[in-house]
Amino acid sequence: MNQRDAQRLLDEADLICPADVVKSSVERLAGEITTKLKGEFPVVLSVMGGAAVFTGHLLPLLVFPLEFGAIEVTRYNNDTQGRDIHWSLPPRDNVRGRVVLVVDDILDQGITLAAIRDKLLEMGAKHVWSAVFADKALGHEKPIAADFVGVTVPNRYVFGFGMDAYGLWRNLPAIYALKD
Ligand SMILES: O=P(O)(O)OC[C@H]1O[C@H](OP(=O)(O)OP(=O)(O)O)[C@H](O)[C@@H]1O
Ligand SMILES: Nc1nc2[nH]cnc2c(=O)[nH]1
Repeated sequence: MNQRDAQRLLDEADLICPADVVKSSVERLAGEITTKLKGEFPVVLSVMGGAAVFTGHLLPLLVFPLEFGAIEVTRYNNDTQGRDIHWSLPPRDNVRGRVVLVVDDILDQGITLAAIRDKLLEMGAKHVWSAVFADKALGHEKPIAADFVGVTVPNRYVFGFGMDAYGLWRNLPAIYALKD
């Protein structure tokens, strides 16, 4: 996609969550996570690459001992349709016997987060918590619910604050939905 088409994508999109709401939601989430996990010395795993921006804002607000790492699993591969799970950076053995907090940008069908939870439990994690910035309102049950949720977004393809539209616009401070 060229620069003009990328700009048009944003110009035609609908604003779903402005930047000030994104910021206050991250702060609220940090408070909720701190209340639950401050005494647990958790392993915090950020799901690359969508969660990079959310994690970068969240982590400095978690002022308690934790061990940080990244995992990489993709299902959408810069497309708007999810396919099979592909692990490019699986969890390390340091999760065995530990409380783990998985940080991801969005819970959509829940297939990615459920697969991450199952893998961590299989690897011996003591408890798996999850924080997602956006929870998409699908109108039906998902295979997993997140323990900490920033905002609920409508059942549309959203982007910004780490989430991509065809690989672009992860850098936006607000969340938008692609034109239908
Ligand atoms: O609930 P699901 O329907 O499984 O979708 C959610 C997943 O989709 C996105 O990842 P994606 O595969 O797009 O990779 P990315 O993080 O590189 O954007 C997002 O980061 C979640 O991990
Ligand atoms: N960027 C982005 N990634 C997703 N992964 C699953 N759903 C979405 C979505 O709505 N937007």
